[in-house]
Amino acid sequence: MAKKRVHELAKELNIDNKELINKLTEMGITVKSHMSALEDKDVQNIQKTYGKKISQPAVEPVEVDKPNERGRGQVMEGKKEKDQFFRPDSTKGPGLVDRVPNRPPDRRYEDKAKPPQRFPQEARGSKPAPINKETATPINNEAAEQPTNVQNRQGGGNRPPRNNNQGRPPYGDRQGGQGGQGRPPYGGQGGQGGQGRPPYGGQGGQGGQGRPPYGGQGGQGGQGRPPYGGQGGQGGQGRPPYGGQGGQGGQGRPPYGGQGGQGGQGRPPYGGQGGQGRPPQGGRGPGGPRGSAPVIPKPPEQVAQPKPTKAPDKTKGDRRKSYEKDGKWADGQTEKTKFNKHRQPKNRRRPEPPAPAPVVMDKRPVPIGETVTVQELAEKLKKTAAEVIKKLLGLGTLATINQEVDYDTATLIAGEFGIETELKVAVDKEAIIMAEPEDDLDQMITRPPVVTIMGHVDHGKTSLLDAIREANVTAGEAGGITQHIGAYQIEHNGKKITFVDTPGHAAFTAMRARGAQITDIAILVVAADDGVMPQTVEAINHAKAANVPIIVAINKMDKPAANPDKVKQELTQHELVVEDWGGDVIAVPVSAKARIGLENLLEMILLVAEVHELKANPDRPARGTVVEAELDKGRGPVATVLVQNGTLHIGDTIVVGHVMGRVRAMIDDKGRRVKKALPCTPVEILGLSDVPEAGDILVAVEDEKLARDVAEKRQQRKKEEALKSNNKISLDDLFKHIQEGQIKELPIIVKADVQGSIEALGQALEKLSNDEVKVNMIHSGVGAINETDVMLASASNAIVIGFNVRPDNNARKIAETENIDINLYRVIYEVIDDVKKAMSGLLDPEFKEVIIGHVEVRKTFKASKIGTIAGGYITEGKITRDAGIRVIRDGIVVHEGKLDSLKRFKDDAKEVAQGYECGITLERYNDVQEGDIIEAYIVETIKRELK
Ligand SMILES: Nc1nc2c(ncn2[C@@H]2O[C@H](COP(=O)(O)OP(=O)(O)OP(=O)(O)O)[C@@H](O)[C@H]2O)c(=O)[nH]1
Repeated sequence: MAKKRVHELAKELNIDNKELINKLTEMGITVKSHMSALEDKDVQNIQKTYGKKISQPAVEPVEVDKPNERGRGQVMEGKKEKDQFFRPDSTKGPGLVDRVPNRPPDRRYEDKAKPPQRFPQEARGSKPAPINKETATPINNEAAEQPTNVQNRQGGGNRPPRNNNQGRPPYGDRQGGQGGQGRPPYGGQGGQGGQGRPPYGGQGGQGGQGRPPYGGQGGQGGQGRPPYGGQGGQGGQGRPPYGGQGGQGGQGRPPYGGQGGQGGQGRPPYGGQGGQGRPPQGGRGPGGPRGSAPVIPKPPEQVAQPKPTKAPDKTKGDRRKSYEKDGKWADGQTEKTKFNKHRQPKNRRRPEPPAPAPVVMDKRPVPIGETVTVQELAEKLKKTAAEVIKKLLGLGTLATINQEVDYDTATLIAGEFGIETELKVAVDKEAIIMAEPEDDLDQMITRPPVVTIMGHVDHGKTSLLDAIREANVTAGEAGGITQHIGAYQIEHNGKKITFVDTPGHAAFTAMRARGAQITDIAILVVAADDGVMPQTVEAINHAKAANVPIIVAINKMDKPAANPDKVKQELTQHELVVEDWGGDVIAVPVSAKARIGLENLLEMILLVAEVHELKANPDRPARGTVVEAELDKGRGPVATVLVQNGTLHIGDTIVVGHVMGRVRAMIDDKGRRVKKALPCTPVEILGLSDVPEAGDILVAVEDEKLARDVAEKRQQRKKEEALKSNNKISLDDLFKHIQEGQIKELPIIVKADVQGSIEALGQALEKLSNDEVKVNMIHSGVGAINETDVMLASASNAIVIGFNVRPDNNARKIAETENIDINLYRVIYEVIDDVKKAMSGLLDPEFKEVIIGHVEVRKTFKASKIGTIAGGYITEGKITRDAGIRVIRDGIVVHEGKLDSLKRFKDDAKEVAQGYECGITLERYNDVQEGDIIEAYIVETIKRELK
């Protein structure tokens, strides 16, 4: 005789399987499950124990469903009525689910024809389902394969169908559906875990993938039976600022509550929230990886969707209650629509249509800057630009390939492709190399002061500098011949002083201003016989602006007209009160010519330097300023640099403005080659790739690539700026301005021997601008005038100025053919005077030649009385009777003059248009030949604009 199984015995005894198993356990009989076979003696023992019960008929089936023996959370209103449907069906045989779940789905089947096969076969079958996982998985997959459900577009994301496989012994469904992928502002909600039976509850679904600002919410844990509650779902993966919320722990019985879901993966400032467990043991959901605040803020109000945060709080009882109350589901859907959405029995039989590929998140986030071009974004996402543009269109943004999108948009687009992003904070390489390292005070040494001499024209700046330098040389200082490199160092009483030798003309204000920036002390030269003059005041202002102490050198004291008191008095008007008069400004009477007071001046310089405790750290990479730069024919780009801090060595990689290089050689102010330059030493350096500009900062950089990157970036920026300015000065613009009688511009190209001259000229010429005519230096550079300069002048209708430079042969030829004026100067005043004249020329009536057409000479005829008649064809434009003409042979003008006659066949014509033939005779010119081009032009007069 076959052995009795637990469930058979339970049925026989009319008790619950569970109850029987408990009883068996109490009696020391170990059974694994309700399917376990029992020994005959055990059966008898049990039957004895339940002896009375055997004889009694099973009275109230409700006993079986005693609420207090079920999940506490399942107690709900209206339960008894529901149980009418849930009573055990004795006709179904052993092994059946003896109680269908506490939710109304069964009713929906009743509305229809209720074919028994509509229920999952396993749920009603005569055998216990051996592997619940197998039944659960396809449904879970189904849920996972529907991330693009229309609901995804809506707030609240997509909630996958509930798992119909409600728990069968021994296990509940292990896993709920996967949450749908949500769209802003919500992630999807995880599916609900299956309902479990002893010993395990189901596992909650995985939370949907969320978009900012919320991550998905984990699924609700399955409902468990003793001894374990279900496990909560995994929280959705969130985006900044919030991670997903972990699933809710399953509802358990003693001794264990359900295990909370795992918190969603969050971003700062909030991580995901862990799942919620049930007593007596709380949930164990871990929070997100970062952040702590477990609060998920309320969703924005404009999303009129069911609040996703409420969903997990709904118990099944709540739902049923809601359903029973008004015939609708809690989310407002009718029973029919709800079922139609989730149950598609026909589809089950049919082959599934190819589902869209599930969005798989790439685990490694793609680094994206604060802005990114569409092209770059496409490359980063490994998509085509067209795909990205299409997605952008989907977001309502019409973008071109080179258009920049911000990080948030890029993140949304990446999300569309299932790719995560992370904000890449752009590394400012320029800031890295320009950052001032903090100097260790112990390493600091006293450095020489850097002195700049400033003052009005002819007050004796150069003479004073020369006097100091010569005095130094004749004093037998080592080094011999001094070399003019824009700065030099002298030694006085064993202490060094560095002089920056900036030219004194007013036009060199810019250089002076820069000089003041690298200067520790400004020497203000004022001629004792002249007093404070406009440029003296300018110098005072520059020094004050640079916060540089001023020492006044009252020069030309040897002159009989010298009046130092007048100078001192005038200085007070500019807030410079000398010591004699109770102020703090040192004034030293000197004579550069007579070499008087020079020692005293140098001592004062050293005194002021001492007071200011000038220090530098020689043990760090060099930093300095370009004082002067030029292109030397033999040596290439040469820059005079004043090293201000650190030490510059031969072989150092340097960035100087937009130029990079490696120090190949260094020459000091005495013309000696040196291997290193200490702080405040002026040196000429060789090894640069281009000529830097005066005032550029030199930085020694250890990383050569970094140096190159920064230099390239600066070059690019320079080019862009040059392009911008060129755009402003196009021929069209100029012509338009002239035509409209608006502002006039005089574009100028300046080439000079040294950068300093260019700056000086630029400043001086700009000052000539007035309301009517604006001088615009569209291009400048160091070196000879070349072909490119002339072409630019031609294109921009500019004039070319060469200062101490000559045009090369090519440039000279092109200038001739292009009719470009090249003006060469050796004196700065002359440049300014000439430009003034040019500007006045603009005021005179101006004649402008306009070419109106070209005639190709195809045949020539000789007529004794008339001369040579040219039979021509108008290839371009037209020719008029009164036009001026040029005869061009092989690109060269062979004659310029007027028409004598213009005929069309035998008739005189006023004008002949393109595509027609004509006969032409020229005034006093008979040497027209076949193949010549006759260029016709008229001269237009442009009225003077200025009064
Ligand atoms: N008598 C006398 N003449 C001086 C003295 N210093 C300079 N000079 C003269 O003043 C004139 C101008 O001198 P510079 O040294 O060229 O003056 P600067 O200020 O450098 O002039 P710019 O470079 O044009 O600004 C020259 O003729 C000098 O000889 C001086 O101490 N005494």
